[in-house]
Amino acid sequence: MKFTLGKKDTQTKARTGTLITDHGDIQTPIFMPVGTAATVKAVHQRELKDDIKAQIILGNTYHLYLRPGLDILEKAGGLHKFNGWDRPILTDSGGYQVFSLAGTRKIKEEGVMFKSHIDGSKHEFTPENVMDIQRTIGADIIMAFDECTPYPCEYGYARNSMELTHRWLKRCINRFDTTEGKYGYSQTLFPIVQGSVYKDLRKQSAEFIASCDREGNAIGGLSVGEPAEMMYEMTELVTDILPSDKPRYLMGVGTPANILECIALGVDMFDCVMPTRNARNGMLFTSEGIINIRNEKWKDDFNPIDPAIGNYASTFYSKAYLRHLTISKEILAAQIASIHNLAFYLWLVGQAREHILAGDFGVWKDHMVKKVSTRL
Ligand SMILES: CNc1nc2c(CC[C@H]3O[C@H](OC)[C@H](OC)[C@@H](OC)[C@@H]3OC)c3nc(N)[nH]c(=O)c3cc2[nH]1
Repeated sequence: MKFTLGKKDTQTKARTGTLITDHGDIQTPIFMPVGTAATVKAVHQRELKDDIKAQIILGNTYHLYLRPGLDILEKAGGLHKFNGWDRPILTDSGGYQVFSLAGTRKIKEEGVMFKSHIDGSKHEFTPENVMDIQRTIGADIIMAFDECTPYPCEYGYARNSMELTHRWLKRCINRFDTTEGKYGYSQTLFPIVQGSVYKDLRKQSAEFIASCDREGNAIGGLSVGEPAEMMYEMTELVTDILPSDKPRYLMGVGTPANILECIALGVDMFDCVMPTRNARNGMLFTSEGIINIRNEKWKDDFNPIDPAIGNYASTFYSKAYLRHLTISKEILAAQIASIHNLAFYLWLVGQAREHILAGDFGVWKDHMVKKVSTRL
């Protein structure tokens, strides 16, 4: 994988870039739709490509390992062949999911024991086997096995956890660098900065991750309940240390406003479940602000959902119609709202890229942060 920097903004730390992978190029800043169990919920691959203009989607090691399982994925020739998404894929390493889904807190030096949330079967993730698992899934970008520290957590816990994550990273690198991809294309490993919300730990972790000199770097341990100001402070501290010629991925972020603020702090890649999860609850992000489509006020609003972002679903369907579908719990509601929200997120980062190139990102960002946060 290669990353070429494009234009650096003069008023902020925002920049454009291009990530070149064996499954295609990614223009940054970029938002990556979450595709947990080999699917971006309620959305066809064709819609992801043509309507949403997604350039890279996520997969989830924890979920895919449990179901459909590695044997099926390997027989299929990897995740790209299995779900038919032939563009880039990134998978998380499973640590976060084990902590959040399987409710496991049994963390040892060796790795993490957990019970499947599906059938209660016992499993263990170690730095070594999650590298092998992600080799088999076949994502273009794979994440190191780490512990995402909860918020809040004691300084001592954060320090010990960060040091464990660093020891696990060395084991991930040793395993990854001594194994090959299984399907004839290259994969790359991103390490993850931890350190919770403690400045000295964040600095130490960012310096250690930078010293590993990998092709891209992730910022973890944020968007876990801390105040946004704290997220921004830790993000800025870390992006000032991570190498500027490598892509920076801020995990689990965030609202449209969070994403714009963090692009201004030098972040290139984002993922978040909000556009898809909130869509299923009738919460729409639009270029004019946030809409709760269940609200009575949209009952006879026959205007399109959001024609400004120029995709099919947001232009063809009215607010009144989507409200009707949503309160009627129609399947089509989840489909339209998911396509719209994801198209909005891709439109927003695309606009950010255009304004960085045009040289007016700072002013545009301040205006848009207010607009996208307005409750309509
Ligand atoms: C929300 N705030 C949030 N999410 C963090 C994720 C998970 C990202 C993950 O978040 C969902 O899994 C639960 C998504 O599935 C629903 C995954 O997409 C497949 C996504 O994988 C990249 C983190 N992952 C790791 N490995 N390390 C982290 O420190 C970390 C921090 C996060 N903050």
